Amino acid sequence: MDASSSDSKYHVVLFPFMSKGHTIPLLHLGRLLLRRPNFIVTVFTTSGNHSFIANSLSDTTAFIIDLPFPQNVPQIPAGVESTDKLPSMSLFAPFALSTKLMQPDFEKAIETLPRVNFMVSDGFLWWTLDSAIKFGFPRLVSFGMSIYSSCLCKVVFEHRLLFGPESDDELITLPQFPWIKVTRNDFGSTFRDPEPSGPHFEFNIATITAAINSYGAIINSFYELEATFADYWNKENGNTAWFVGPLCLADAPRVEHEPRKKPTWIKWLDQKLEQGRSVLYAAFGSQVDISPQQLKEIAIGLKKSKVHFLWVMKAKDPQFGDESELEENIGDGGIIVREWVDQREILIHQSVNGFLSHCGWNSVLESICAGVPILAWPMMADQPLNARMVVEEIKVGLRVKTCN
Ligand SMILES: O=c1ccn([C@@H]2O[C@H](COP(=O)(O)OP(=O)(O)O[C@H]3O[C@H](CO)[C@@H](O)[C@H](O)[C@H]3O)[C@@H](O)[C@H]2O)c(=O)[nH]1
Repeated sequence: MDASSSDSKYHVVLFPFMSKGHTIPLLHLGRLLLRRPNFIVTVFTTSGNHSFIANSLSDTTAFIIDLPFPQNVPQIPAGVESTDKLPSMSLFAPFALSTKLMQPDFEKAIETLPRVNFMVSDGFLWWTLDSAIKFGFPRLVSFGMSIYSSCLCKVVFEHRLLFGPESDDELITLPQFPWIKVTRNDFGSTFRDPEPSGPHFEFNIATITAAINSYGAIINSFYELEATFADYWNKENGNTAWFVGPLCLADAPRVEHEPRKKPTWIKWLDQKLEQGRSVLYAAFGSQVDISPQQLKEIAIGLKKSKVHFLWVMKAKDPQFGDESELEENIGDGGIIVREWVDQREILIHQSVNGFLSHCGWNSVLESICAGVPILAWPMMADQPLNARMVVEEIKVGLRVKTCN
């Protein structure tokens, strides 16, 4: 990048965390910023994540800088640079903590760039705040979560609300939001432990402390969707949260009209539309761990429901036993796709009238934007709280009943 020609420009650095659900909204943000005159956007990533980012921003003028991902990190297999490639999400803490080793290379690269006006970096990259302070530019944080979930986490953590109930599924009323009831099961293990310690807890404290000390937060949501919580957050926090979403609307889904070029699953949806059939879209995000037994039960459930369905599985999900077992389980009413799809292209397809979702926040927003009701089946992280929001707060979905 030519520093002299960029003096009069506004330079924004984006540094997404190496997970698709965290990266995608920041790339949309980059696209939005580049629509303004005189903006330069530089995206930091690693070489293993370069092609995903470069493809996504191929029609923009964003600069991409690859940093080497830390090598020989205990427990993390060589070559894994994104959470969707981790053999198990139980390795999340060592993976996320290892990113701090990128700090010297990050700072070396910043030294070579034109003056940075501000940076938006993922909350999980807590150490980027220290670099921003060192180089004298503001850091805004992005966690990729709803402000509803952030408020609920803040309230239960600060008021130690999870330690009263005897069982994990006992309902707890939140005094700050008395119409909301949560259970201990809605929260991750570090929230549930009265005396938390260990790498995951240290990581949480580091990310929260850095977020509090940052200039503000960028929220992938819109004020009207969660006004009560947006107001609460901005009243209770020292720094401001800006609601700039839904960021997925910054990038139209790439709908292919030429039949020859359409992905097979879109052709299948077209057929269902012609037949006047309604389709349930089932997908559980980019990183959740689902056991082979659970996958088989999902297949049986989908078949028994007699709905037509399109199920997008993560590439790393374990295979069923063999092809015949797979077909026996799903029958002829549905299809399974194991490729990376354009989820929004599926959600806006006229045949799709329901989304069986794990309630990752991007999926929730994309479904809301497409006007598709959600069948909420949360699995981890903020998903149980997102599911409560979908079902109980904004009432755009129903909850899947599960047995433990
Ligand atoms: O084949 C695919 C699979 C996924 N996606 C997209 O990938 C994103 C997935 O994001 P999300 O639905 O939020 O799920 P996760 O990947 O599970 O997201 C992680 O990040 C989210 C944002 O912080 C959290 O809410 C989730 O709990 C966390 O698991 C969405 O934009 C999808 O449209 C595709 O486009 N094609």
